[in-house]
Amino acid sequence: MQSPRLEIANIVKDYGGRRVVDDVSLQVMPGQVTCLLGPSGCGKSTTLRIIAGVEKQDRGTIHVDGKLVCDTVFRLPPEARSIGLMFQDFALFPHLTVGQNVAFGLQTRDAGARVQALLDKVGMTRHIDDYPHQLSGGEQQRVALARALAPKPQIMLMDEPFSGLDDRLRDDIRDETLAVLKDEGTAVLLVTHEPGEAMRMADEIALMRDGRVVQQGAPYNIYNAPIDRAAAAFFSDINVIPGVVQGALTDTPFGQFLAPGLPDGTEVDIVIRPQHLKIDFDRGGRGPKPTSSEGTAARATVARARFMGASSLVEFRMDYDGSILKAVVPSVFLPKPGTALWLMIRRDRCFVFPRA
Ligand SMILES: Nc1ncnc2c1ncn2[C@@H]1O[C@H](COP(=O)(O)OP(=O)(O)OP(=O)(O)O)[C@@H](O)[C@H]1O
Repeated sequence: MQSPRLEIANIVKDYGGRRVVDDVSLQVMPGQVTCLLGPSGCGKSTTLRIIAGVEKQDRGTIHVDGKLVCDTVFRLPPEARSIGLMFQDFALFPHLTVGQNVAFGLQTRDAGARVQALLDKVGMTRHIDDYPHQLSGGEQQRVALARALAPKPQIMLMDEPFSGLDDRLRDDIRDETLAVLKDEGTAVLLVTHEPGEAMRMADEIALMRDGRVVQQGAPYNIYNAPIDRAAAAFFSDINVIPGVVQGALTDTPFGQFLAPGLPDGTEVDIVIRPQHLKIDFDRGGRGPKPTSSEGTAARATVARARFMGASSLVEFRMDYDGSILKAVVPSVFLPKPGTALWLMIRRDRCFVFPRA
């Protein structure tokens, strides 16, 4: 079993009597990318600044490769932590060339070779003698990555590093950055408020809310087994069917759902992602209730259909109770309002949460 490269335990930070980081514990394994994901103001950047050493925690410990970096008594200064930093407003030194920027923190005799190798990796070799103002935003970002990696940090902390880039460029730079980081074997802690970015970059996601890590796991698990309604809603639009538990079951348009362990009378939300509602195209809403491996069925009529580009969003009015459920269908599917169809849902794709 590998030991974590970075381990933070029970970190607490208050500002003016308000708890901003509330007992946060995290591990990042060597060569892995962990994303600290959460809405604005939830304490992500503060956590990162504490790890970097530019902010002091009120409680908790930080270890790198098993060695204590800081607790509330002992503190290694930021420059002694073997931690690289990359922030959105990274500033390259304007009076230094690309090559000099990357070499800046290097005192070794083979600095030239290291600079060359890194510029190769980020595809910026031909710009080695250019100055930052001669580069595009994406090119500057590549140089900033090379500069941060030059001293071979054991850990890279990145705070919304791609948010200054436009959409198309951002996807490319993300993928390239990930490839370089993996190649270097660096452990990465990346802060972002964008679920899409976290899903794309992370081996592990730590979902943060109000200063706490509320759920941690691989992107697939966090997406498919969210801990509560808010965690589900953070990753996609959701449908919510309200229900009340009776005999460990609750009624829905799709029949009864299990609500294990919840006492009678508990109000619950049944959460369904729109992409998990399947349409039974074959039957066109006719005939008796279909039974299939696709799950359980309910009949509905189309209320509205909109083309979204890669997919279509269809709103259905459920025969059962007149409620509206949204389905996302790949490609083009734009049935007329009033069209009757059978909808299918797999029970294991639905989440039942007690109402908050
Ligand atoms: N130096 C400070 N003094 C007082 N309050 C602060 C300080 N730094 C941050 N805060 C507060 O702590 C809370 C968490 O801030 P933080 O920057 O860690 O959040 P975040 O999740 O990174 O948000 P964002 O994505 O907007 O940067 C915010 O309410 C912020 O106003």
